Amino acid sequence: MLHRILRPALKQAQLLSAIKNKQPLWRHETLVSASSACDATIRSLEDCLEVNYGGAPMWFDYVWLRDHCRSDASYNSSTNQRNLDTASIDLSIRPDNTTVQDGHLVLTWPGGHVSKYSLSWLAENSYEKNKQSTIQPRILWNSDTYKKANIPSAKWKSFMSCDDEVKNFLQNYLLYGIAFVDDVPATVEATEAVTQRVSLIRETTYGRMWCFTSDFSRGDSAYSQLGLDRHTDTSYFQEPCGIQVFHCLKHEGTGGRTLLVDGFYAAEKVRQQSPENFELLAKVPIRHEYIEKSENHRNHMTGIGPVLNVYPWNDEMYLIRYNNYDRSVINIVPHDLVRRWYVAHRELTNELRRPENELWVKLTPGKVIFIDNWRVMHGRDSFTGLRQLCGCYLTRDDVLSSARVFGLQA
Ligand SMILES: C[N+](C)(C)CCCC[C@H](N)C(=O)O
Ligand SMILES: O=C(O)CCC(=O)C(=O)O
Ligand SMILES: [Fe+2]
Repeated sequence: MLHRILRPALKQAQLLSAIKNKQPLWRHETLVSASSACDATIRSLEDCLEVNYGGAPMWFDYVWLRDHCRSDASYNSSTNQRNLDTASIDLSIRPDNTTVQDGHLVLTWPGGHVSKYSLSWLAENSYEKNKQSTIQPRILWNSDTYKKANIPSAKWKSFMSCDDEVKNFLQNYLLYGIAFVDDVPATVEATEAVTQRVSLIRETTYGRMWCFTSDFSRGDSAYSQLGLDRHTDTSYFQEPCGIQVFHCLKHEGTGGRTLLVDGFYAAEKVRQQSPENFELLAKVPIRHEYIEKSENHRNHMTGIGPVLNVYPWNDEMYLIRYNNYDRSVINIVPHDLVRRWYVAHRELTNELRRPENELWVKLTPGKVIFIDNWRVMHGRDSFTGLRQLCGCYLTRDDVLSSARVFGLQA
């Protein structure tokens, strides 16, 4: 057996950037032992196990392996819950014996506990397999590319009776951030029934299922005939509503078309043109606020976060919080940064306002739209006459859960 010195290839501060840039975090200097099987080769290195399977090496940390033991004592395979107390694992643990048998890696730990992992499960869950993948695959669009994609709307009858129709609908929704169901009876009840095929409804201060018209029943400008610039809703919640559903039950008048803009498409343009502006929008905290003091409603909501929210490990965008109406006082940002933030915000706004990025649709009775409120902005033309919209917000986790149940990546 050879001795090996493990040296960190990187300083602690460089770890995160290495994760982002997919660099190896450690250097493996010498081989400790090797064994082989028909379908896999394994090498026990000082700090991790190297598994060569399916043509490429994968590296598994020993504590990770013990923690992910799939035996009944360590893990409940019907609920996917861990039985093992991770804090009981010796952080310098190493297996006494490692072999490959019948497509499984078999490890015997000090004390005699045996862990078995199928090689395909290991490959599926290796860092090497997953490091390039995005959490949520998407197709970013502008008006032209969305129209050219010719995405069919789901149809009420099959949507209510056929799971495949819901699955296709959800796949489109995940990829584009918008999806339609047509031929829905123009009632609140039918709209509710449609949403319940995919999710739970998120009750908010606006109610569960809401129905609104330009009657100023609430202070918000949505309850008027005014045009509304593109925005995301409930930016003043710490967790903005995941999905917005609209169904126009009636409109006797002119105007009132719905505007849709893919916020991620615009933000990616900013990222390409001026990474420093993208970074400001992703870091500077902005508060949004909603205050209502009427006889029937007393609310004071706030949510703080950057306009662009990205996962820190891969810079993938997952939430855009953009609502110029509901943006609150900026008072926790120094003045020089404020100026730079306004420049960045202007660039994003210019991208969001490019006519070629605007998808206009006239919502008519029967057409229900689902909008990813973490990604796609909505707005509307001013209008005349009686216009009645109903809809609701959905809980994001439940929509995504439905999608996963259908086998979709969400
Ligand atoms: C959809 N519904 C009419 C119920 C509420 C409208 C909320 C509008 C608010 N300015 C926001 O952007 O969150
Ligand atoms: O009236 C509309 O079409 C949409 C208004 C709006 O932005 C909202 O209700 O969130
Ligand atoms: Fe809105």
